[in-house]
Amino acid sequence: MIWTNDPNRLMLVAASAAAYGLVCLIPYLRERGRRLAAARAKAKAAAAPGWIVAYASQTGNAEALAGQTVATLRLAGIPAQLSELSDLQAEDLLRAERVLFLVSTYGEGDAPDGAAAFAGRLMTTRLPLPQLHYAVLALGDSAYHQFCGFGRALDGWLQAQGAQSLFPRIEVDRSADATIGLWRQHLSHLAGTSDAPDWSAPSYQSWTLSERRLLNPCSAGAPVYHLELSQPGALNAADWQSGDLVQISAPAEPDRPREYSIASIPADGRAHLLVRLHSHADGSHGVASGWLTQQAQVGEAVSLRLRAHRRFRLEGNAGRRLILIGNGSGIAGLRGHLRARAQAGQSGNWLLFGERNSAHDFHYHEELEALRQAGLLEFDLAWSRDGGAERYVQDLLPARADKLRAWVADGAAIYVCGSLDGMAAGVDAALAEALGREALDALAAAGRYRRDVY
Ligand SMILES: Cc1cc2nc3c(=O)[nH]c(=O)nc-3n(C[C@H](O)[C@H](O)[C@H](O)COP(=O)(O)O)c2cc1C
Repeated sequence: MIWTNDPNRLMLVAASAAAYGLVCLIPYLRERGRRLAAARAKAKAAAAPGWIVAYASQTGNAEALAGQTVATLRLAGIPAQLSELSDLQAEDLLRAERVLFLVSTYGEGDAPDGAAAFAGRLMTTRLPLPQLHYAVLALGDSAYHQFCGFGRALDGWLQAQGAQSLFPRIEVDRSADATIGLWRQHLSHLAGTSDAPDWSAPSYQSWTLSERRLLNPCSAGAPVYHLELSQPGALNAADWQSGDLVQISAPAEPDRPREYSIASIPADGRAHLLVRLHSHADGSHGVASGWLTQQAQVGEAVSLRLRAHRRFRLEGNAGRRLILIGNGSGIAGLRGHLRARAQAGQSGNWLLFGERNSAHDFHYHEELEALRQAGLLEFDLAWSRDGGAERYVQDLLPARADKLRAWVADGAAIYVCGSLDGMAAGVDAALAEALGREALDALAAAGRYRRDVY
C-alpha cells in the first residue's frame, strides 16, 4: 500500500470516494422509493372497503352457500373476496370491516377438518376486533348434541373480541331452505339489492336401484348391503370422482337427506354404495337405511344428488403412493379410490382395514384379493372378534410404523374412512405416534392426510 501526506492527493482520493458512494446510492434510493410506493399501493388496496366471505366446509354445503353469497354481493357492486376460513390470518381480521362466516360443524361440535387450525390458532387467542362487523351462518344437524357447535363457538369468540354482529347468527338445520332464505334476505338488505341470483340447491335426480346384495350373511354385526344405482343417461368421467358422496332422500323423510360415500367410479357405469342397516333400541329400522336395504324394490326410483367431496378426493395425490385406512362401511370410500387406481394401472396402494370376523365381514374380499394378485395392492387386516392381538385397525399401525414412515418419506398420502367413534381418533393417535404430531399436522395441511369419518 502507498501512503502520502500530500493534501492535494488526499482531497482527490476523498472526492472520488464520495462520487463512488453517490453512484451506488442513487439506484438504492430509487429501488427503496419504488418498494415504498408498492407497499403503499398494497396497503391502500387492502384497506379498500371490500367484504370477506369466509367458509369452513367439509362436504361442500357451506362452501356452495359462500359462493352464492359472494355472487350476490358482487351483483350489487360490492367487492367481495371468497376465502377458506383456514386462510384467514390475525392481520386479515384486524384489518377487515365486514366478514360473513359460513361454517358447518363436525365430530362432536367441532370445526370441519380444514378449519381445525383456525380454531386452534386464532380462537384460542385474544384479538381486539371492535372495527369488525360480521354475521355467521352456522350449518348443522339438530340430531347431534352439539347442534351448530362450531358456528356458535365462532360467534361467541367474535363477540368476546368486541366484534359487532350485523344480525343474529342464523342456524341451518339439515340445509333447511327457510333459514337459508333468511340469510339471503339479510344479505339482500345489507347489499341494497332485491335481484339476488337464484339460490336453489342443485336438484335431486331420479336414479334407479339396479342391484342390491347382502355382503355379510351370518355376521355378528348389522347387515351391510352393496347397492348399485343407475341413471338413464350414460355416465361420464366428470359426473363424480373417487372420494365423492351422494345424498339420498328417503320418501318418508324428503327434507332429511343422508350421505353415503360412493364406492365406484363413473367408468363402472353405476354408483355403488355400501349401506349398513341401522336398528333402534325398539327394533325399528333407521328411516333411510331401512328404506334402501329393506323396502325399496330393485327397479324402484331413488331420489339422489351427487356431491363433490373435495377434501377426500385424490386431486394432487393421484401420482403418490396411497395408504388407505378404514373400518366397516368405510371400505366404501376407500374402494372408490382403489378402483380409480386400478383403472389407471397404478400400484403403490396399501390398505389397512378392520371389521369383526374374517369369515363374514371381509367386504369385497375377492376383488381386493384380485388386486393383490395383480400387484396393485397390499393389505393388512384387523378382526375384532377373531381373537387375535391386533383387534382394531389402529392396532395394526405400531408394528408397521417403519413401513409407514418409509412410505410417507417416499411421498405417500394417507386416507382414512370410517367411524368417528373409536376408529378415527385411535388411528389419528397411532399415526401421530409413528410419524410425530407435527409431521402429521403438516401432512394434513399439505392435503396428504385426508379423512372421511362419520
Ligand atoms: C360425521 C358428522 C358429524 C357431524 N357433527 C355435527 C355436530 O356435532 N353438530 C351439528 O350441528 N352438525 C353436525 N353434522 C352435520 C353437518 O354440520 C351438516 O351436514 C352440514 O350441512 C355440513 O355442511 P358442509 O357440507 O359445509 O360441511 C355432522 C355431520 C357429519 C357427517
